Parts: sequence; C-alpha cells; structure tokens
Amino acid sequence: MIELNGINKSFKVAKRSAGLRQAVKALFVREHKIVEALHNISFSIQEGDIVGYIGPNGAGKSTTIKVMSGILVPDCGSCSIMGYTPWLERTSYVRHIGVVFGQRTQLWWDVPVIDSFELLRDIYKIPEALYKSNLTMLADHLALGELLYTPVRQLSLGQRMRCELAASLLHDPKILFLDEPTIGLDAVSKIAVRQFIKTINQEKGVTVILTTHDMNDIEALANRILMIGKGTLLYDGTLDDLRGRFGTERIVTADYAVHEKAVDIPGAVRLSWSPERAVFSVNTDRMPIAKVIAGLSEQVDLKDVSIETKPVEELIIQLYKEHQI
Ligand SMILES: Nc1ncnc2c1ncn2[C@@H]1O[C@H](COP(=O)(O)OP(=O)(O)OP(=O)(O)O)[C@@H](O)[C@H]1O
Repeated sequence: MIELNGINKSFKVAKRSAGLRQAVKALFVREHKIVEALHNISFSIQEGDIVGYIGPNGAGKSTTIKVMSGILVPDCGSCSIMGYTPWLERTSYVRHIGVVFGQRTQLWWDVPVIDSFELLRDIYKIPEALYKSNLTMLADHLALGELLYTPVRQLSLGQRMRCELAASLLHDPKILFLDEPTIGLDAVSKIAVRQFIKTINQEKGVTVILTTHDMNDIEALANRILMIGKGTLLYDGTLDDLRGRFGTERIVTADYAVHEKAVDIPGAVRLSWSPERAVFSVNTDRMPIAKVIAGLSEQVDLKDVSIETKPVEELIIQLYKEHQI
C-alpha cells in the first residue's frame, strides 16, 4: 500500500551568527548550510497496519510524513502510495488520506467546528448521505456533541484534537497520517484518542502511520515500529522483536511479612530494599526466575511477587544509545 525507496530530502538553511554586525553583514552576504533531513529512506507498509514512526527530536519524522502526504517534494527517490506519487498527483491523492499534525490545526479558528466540517465536505465533494453517516459515527465515537457548535479557539487542546481527528476522517480516507496526535494531552484524553485510533483501524480498516514521543502510544497501538535517527532508518520491527532483543532482563518485586534483615539473592541485582519490599533486576539468561522466587521464599514469608519486563521507554532509549542518536 505504501512504498518508499531511497528518499532523500535536504533543506538549505541560512547561516547567521549572533549580533548586529552579523545581521547587517547578512543583508549583503548570505551564507548557507545544508541540513540533510532524510537520507536514503526505504520501507513499505501493508494495508491495515498501525505503524509507529519514532525517533528523537529533529530525526526526520515530520519531514517523512510531509513527503508521504504530498506537502514536500523529496530531492530523489520514489514514493508510491495506493499507486499515487503524492507530490505529483496531490489533488486526486488527498481524497484517500487523512492528516493530523498535533501541533497545527486544519480547522478554522474563529468559526464553530461544524462550519469547518461543512467546508471540508465541499472541498472533498463528499456525498451528503456519506457525510451525514460519517459525521454521526465520528461525533458518537469522539463524543463531539456540543463541541461541534463551539468556535475552535474556545476548545481545550484535548477537545480540539478530537475534532481534528474527526475532520481528517470525514471523507473516508484509507490512510491516516498522525504527527504527534497525543502531544500535550492529559492521560484521559490520550487514552480516548488511542482507543479511537484502534477502533477506526479495526472497524474501517484504516492504515495508520503515527509519529510520537510517547512510548505508551506505541505500546497501545503499533504492531510495527520504524525508528529514524539523523535522517536514516535504523530499526524496522515489532515491539516484541525489540523486547526479545533487549528483553532478557526482568524486574522482580517481592512483598513479604516484616523482615528486618536485607534480602539478598545471589545472581540477582538488588535495586531497592525495605523491611516489607525488595526489588531485583534479574537477567533471565543467567538466572531463572523460578530460582529467584525459591531463594526469596527461603529467606522471607512471601506475600506477593510481581515480574515485569523493562518499560518500552527504556528499550527505546537503549536502541537510541546503540545507534548513538
Ligand atoms: N522547512 C525546513 N527548513 C529547514 N530545515 C528543516 C525544515 N523542516 C525540517 N528541517 C530540519 O530537518 C530535520 C528533521 O526535521 P523534522 O521536523 O522532520 O524532525 P522530527 O523527527 O519530526 O522532529 P521532532 O520530533 O522534533 O518534531 C531537522 O534538522 C530540522 O531542523
């Protein structure tokens, strides 16, 4: 459905040092530098996937989304999405995609949300019956209610994001590009947005490409991760692959009846201790969990034991470190 091959994109940026003298000099002599935002990016995405596109600040995520949505023209390489080259066939292509940039709005600031929706209906020439049924479905799933009749500037960030998502889906796109859709949202709004993305993927088969810095988004949604750093694609795999790669470490938390002496398990690293709780890091390659639990129950009166994998956030940080980005 989506195929990128050898995409490069660089920007020419004016170079200017601080100070008035330099500002005056820049009026006559302009120096430039080239920022290579994307270097030889290639990947393909199947219909119905939810792909998490991650990487540190300035890695090239938004630039890739802009190339894929036809806003930017790459320097070289090919991009075929549903048979279209986005920047060449933009008018017919945009009917098939929805785009949400978390930090920008596609809604008109001063008018009620419904007015923007009606304008989008006219721009996309959405048949009236389809518009009505999509609006009902979206208003229902995203609890838009009164928000539809409120000017955008009066909406909170979370309310606006729900309206942005609805706006991007009114014309029934097959692909949804989401650039940081949960940025700045509170925990409840984040969960609502994630749930909605899951629903439209499952019920309508919409393919989703999602950039985010929130690893909980990735854990909740993405069945595949693409990681980019300094413009280069560095990782392509599932979260489970990533867990398998770094995931032999487990965190074992033991709760027990008051025990004044520190508990030690040979082969496990004690991370913290109190008379009622101890936390260990265990490399399961070297020390089976069963042995840790047996060791614990020999020393204390165990009440509860929990075993957790490393948080996704830490796995990703490890991956960033491995690639020195
Ligand atoms: N219009 C532009 N003009 C000049 N440089 C740009 C432009 N857009 C992006 N860049 C540069 O390209 C690089 C990649 O930027 P991009 O916005 O794609 O990163 P990102 O991964 O989305 O970052 P973030 O997580 O901070 O949003 C950065 O070095 C950025 O400064």
